[in-house]
Amino acid sequence: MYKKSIQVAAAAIINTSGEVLIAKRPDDKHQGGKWEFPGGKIEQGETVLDALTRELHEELAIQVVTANPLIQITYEYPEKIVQLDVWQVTEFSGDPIGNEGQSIQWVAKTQLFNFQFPPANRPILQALLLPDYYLISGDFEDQADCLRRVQAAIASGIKLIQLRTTEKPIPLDLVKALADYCYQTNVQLLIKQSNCSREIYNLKGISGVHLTVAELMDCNGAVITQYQKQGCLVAASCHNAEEIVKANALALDFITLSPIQPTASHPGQLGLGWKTAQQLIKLAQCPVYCLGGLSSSDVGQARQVGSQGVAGISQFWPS
Ligand SMILES: Nc1nc2c([nH]c(=O)n2[C@H]2C[C@H](O)[C@@H](COP(=O)(O)OP(=O)(O)OP(=O)(O)O)O2)c(=O)[nH]1
Ligand SMILES: [Mg+2]
Repeated sequence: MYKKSIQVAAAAIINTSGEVLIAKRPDDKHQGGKWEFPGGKIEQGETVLDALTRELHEELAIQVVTANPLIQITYEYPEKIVQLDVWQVTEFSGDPIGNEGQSIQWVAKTQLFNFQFPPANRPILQALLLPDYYLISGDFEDQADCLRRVQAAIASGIKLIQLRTTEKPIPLDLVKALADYCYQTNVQLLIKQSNCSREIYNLKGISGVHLTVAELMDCNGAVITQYQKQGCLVAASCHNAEEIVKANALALDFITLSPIQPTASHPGQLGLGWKTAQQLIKLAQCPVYCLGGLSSSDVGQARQVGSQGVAGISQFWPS
C-alpha cells in the first residue's frame, strides 16, 4: 500500500540553563496530545532551516539565531511515513509563547523521558543526552592503571566510556571499581562483552552493553528489549548498510560507524571517507559515533555529516 511521506523540520531549543523546550500537540492532530519538539512540515522550495525558522516564528513567536543539525529520523507510522530533520537551536531572540494555544514547557534533558512523545522521538532524546565523544578503553597494565586512566579521561571531560577488555570473563573487581567511579562522576560506562554475567548490568554505574558486530548480527529483539527494560543502553559496532539495518530493526540506542579513515590497527583497510559515512549515517535510526583514524578536532566535521560525534581509543585513552 502506498504511504504518504512527509518531511518535517523540528527543533530542540536549548536555553542557557541547558533545558529543552517542548510543546503539546493539539488533541485532534496526528499523534495528538503527545509532547513534541516544535516544528512542522517543510513546504515546497524551503530549505530545512527556512522551514524551521518559519515554524518557530509561527508556533512560538521567536526568531532563530543559531541552529545546527542534531539527528535525522525516518519513522513509519501506520498512516504515514515521517522524515524528521531535527536541529538544535542554541540561540534565539524573543520569549517563546504557545502562539497557537498549545502548552509549552522547559524541561531538563534528563527529565525528557518522563514525558510522552510520539514513538519516532526516542532517538532524538538519546541524541540530546549523549555527549560528543565516546571513549573506548585501550591497553592498561592492571586494575589500578585502568582506573587511573579512566579517571584522567573523565577529568578531561569524557562522559561516555566503553570498557573493552580481552580478558574473559571480564574481571568483576575492575568493573566494580570503574562503575563506582563513573557513578560518582555521572559518567556512562558500557561494557563490551555481552556474554559476561548479568549481575554486571545491575551494578550502579553500569549504563549498558556494547555489542560486537558478530553479536549484533546474531542477536534477536527479545535480548535487546531485556537489556533496555533493565534501563541499559544497547550500542553496537557497525561498518556497512547491512549492519545498520540490523541495528535499526533492533532499535539500538546508538552505534559506532568505522573505519572513517584508515587506521594503524587495521593496516591495508581503506576508510569509508566522510561522504560514504554521511549516507550510512542517514540510514541509521539512532545516534552514530564516527570511529577510526579520527581525533577530537574532527567532531565538527562528524556533526556536519549528521553524526553524534567521534569515538576513539588512541586519541582519547590517557597514557
Ligand atoms: N513537530 C514535530 N512533529 C513530530 C514530532 N515527532 C513526530 O512524530 N512528529 C510528526 C507528527 C506529524 O505527523 C508530523 C508533523 O506534522 P504537523 O502536521 O504537526 O506539522 P505542522 O506543524 O506543519 O502542522 P499543520 O500546519 O499542518 O497543522 O511529524 C516532533 O517531535 N515534532
Ligand atoms: Mg507543528
